[in-house]
Amino acid sequence: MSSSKMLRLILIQHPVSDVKEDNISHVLSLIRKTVAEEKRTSVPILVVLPEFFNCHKFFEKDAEYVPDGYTSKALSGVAKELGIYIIGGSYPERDAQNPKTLYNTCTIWGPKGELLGKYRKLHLFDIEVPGKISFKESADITPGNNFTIVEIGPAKIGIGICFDVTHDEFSRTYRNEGCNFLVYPSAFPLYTGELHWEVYSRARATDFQCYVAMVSATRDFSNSFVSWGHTIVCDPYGQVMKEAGEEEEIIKLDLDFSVVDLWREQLPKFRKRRTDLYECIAKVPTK
Ligand SMILES: O=C([O-])CC(=O)C(=O)O
Repeated sequence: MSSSKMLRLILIQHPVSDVKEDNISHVLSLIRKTVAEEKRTSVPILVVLPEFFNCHKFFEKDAEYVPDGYTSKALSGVAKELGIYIIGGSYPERDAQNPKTLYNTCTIWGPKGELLGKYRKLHLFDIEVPGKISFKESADITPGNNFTIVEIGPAKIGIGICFDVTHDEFSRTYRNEGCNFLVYPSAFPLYTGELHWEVYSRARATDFQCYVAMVSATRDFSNSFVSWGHTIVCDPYGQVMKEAGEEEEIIKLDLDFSVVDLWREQLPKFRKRRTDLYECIAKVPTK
């Protein structure tokens, strides 16, 4: 096992209250405490947070500019202080050119506190099942238009947010670009969580022979939006490596990316595609 193929992954499943500053300070203290327990080597440390990690899905009042807002500065600061990478879940971003336009945005930070990438959720979650669930993300949020790939040590990471995981062509695009890890900060409600959470994380890992992580907030019935919990990591064979419960929990794992290379050689499904018979898209992602 070569250390150049390794990544130390830390997924933070935490509660989200109504007070943004409290959420951020709690998350920062969890990051500091968890990273302090790590034995530091040359292996990069990547921390991943949930979708809407700093607020509930009340978009307007919590929206911020990126990278000049309060949350960006907090994430950048702690990444620099600890010399780690952070995939900063998501939070509502206010467009700098057009402040009425809001996005559901994931920011990615490097160990110098630098912004490595920004991803705006492409597929917005609208659902109407009478008597069960009613939610319309597209009422408040504008969809993004770009894919985002970041390279961290041996990991070539395709970023999506929550409902994006349900779109196979989306993840296929990242596979076409050579990604070996798909990361989806998420906030599934209980209804789709029960139906789809584990299925989609395993399906994406199986289809694309890559690691997959989906990170949720805790399940809290005192909130108006109740998240599924069950933060999960799957390996390139499609097996669940670790799954959290519903309370606050931190998952720590060492990912070995030589496993992806080996499995793709042993079962070369990507090379076996019948591109003569069906169309294979390959759009080049941009930041
Ligand atoms: O449940 C789903 O399929 C997706 C979802 O909650 C979201 O994107 O917010």
